[in-house]
Amino acid sequence: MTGNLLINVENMGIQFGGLKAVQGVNMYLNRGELVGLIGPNGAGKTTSFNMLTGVYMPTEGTITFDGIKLNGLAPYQVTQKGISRTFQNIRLFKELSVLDNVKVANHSLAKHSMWSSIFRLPNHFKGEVEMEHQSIEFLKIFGLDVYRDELAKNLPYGMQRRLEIARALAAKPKLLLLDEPAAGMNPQETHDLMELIAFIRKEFGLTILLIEHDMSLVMGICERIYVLDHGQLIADGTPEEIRNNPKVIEAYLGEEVIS
Ligand SMILES: Nc1ncnc2c1ncn2[C@@H]1O[C@H](COP(=O)(O)OP(=O)(O)OP(=O)(O)O)[C@@H](O)[C@H]1O
Repeated sequence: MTGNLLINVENMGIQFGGLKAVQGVNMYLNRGELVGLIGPNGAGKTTSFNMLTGVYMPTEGTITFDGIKLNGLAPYQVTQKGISRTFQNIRLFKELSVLDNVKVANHSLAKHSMWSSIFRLPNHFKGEVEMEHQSIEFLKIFGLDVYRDELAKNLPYGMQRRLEIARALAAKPKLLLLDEPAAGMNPQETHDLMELIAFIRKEFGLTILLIEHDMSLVMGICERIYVLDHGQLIADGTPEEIRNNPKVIEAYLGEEVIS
């Protein structure tokens, strides 16, 4: 039993050659929390996501997820344990249809076995039908079902961002990591996205860690926020506490206004 604690990061750090890109990071997320990770450009946010998802192996510290140590696991193993992510630069299968993008993610969890697929046993068809049904349900939630047969590359930008989240969700994660989901969106799209994130959190009982430069989004939906600067955590607290924290204001001076 791991109680309410879903992920616990202790003293996490990584060094690239002589550069300590991230060091001494302690953070945790309780089940069901929606937490922000902010910081100026180059602060180490995406590098932290890369460590949490097995893309980079931390050179120091431990990451414990749902009672299991994640250090040393490959990205696909981390996904199987229940962590999914989206990327700062959208990564979709551009030449596949919208529906197939979601089905691919769903496939890793398929209940039917390799043998039933190879020999096309009844279980294979049952599994395929179930998966297609589930994938379409995901698309509906994201307002993407009207585009289901469209190639991913032909979707409007804001919809591609949504599809990335739908795909991450199709892997049925316990923890969803969103890397700048509102990047490049207009204010209306950002507002709709905020509502969608709040909705999926509730609907799927998800825990979410969100990197985002759009402060209105972060401050508007996160319960707690961690702030990184030059690879180190300089603050954590409620949006109100973060907004008034002198260290945070200083880190952001000349970058953007925290409003
Ligand atoms: N593979 C790598 N090799 C060398 N340095 C790296 C590598 N990955 C990241 N870094 C460095 O680590 C630091 C943190 O980068 P990171 O991309 O995590 O910042 P960030 O907070 O996500 O920034 P942004 O908001 O601009 O996306 C930067 O100095 C970056 O150049």
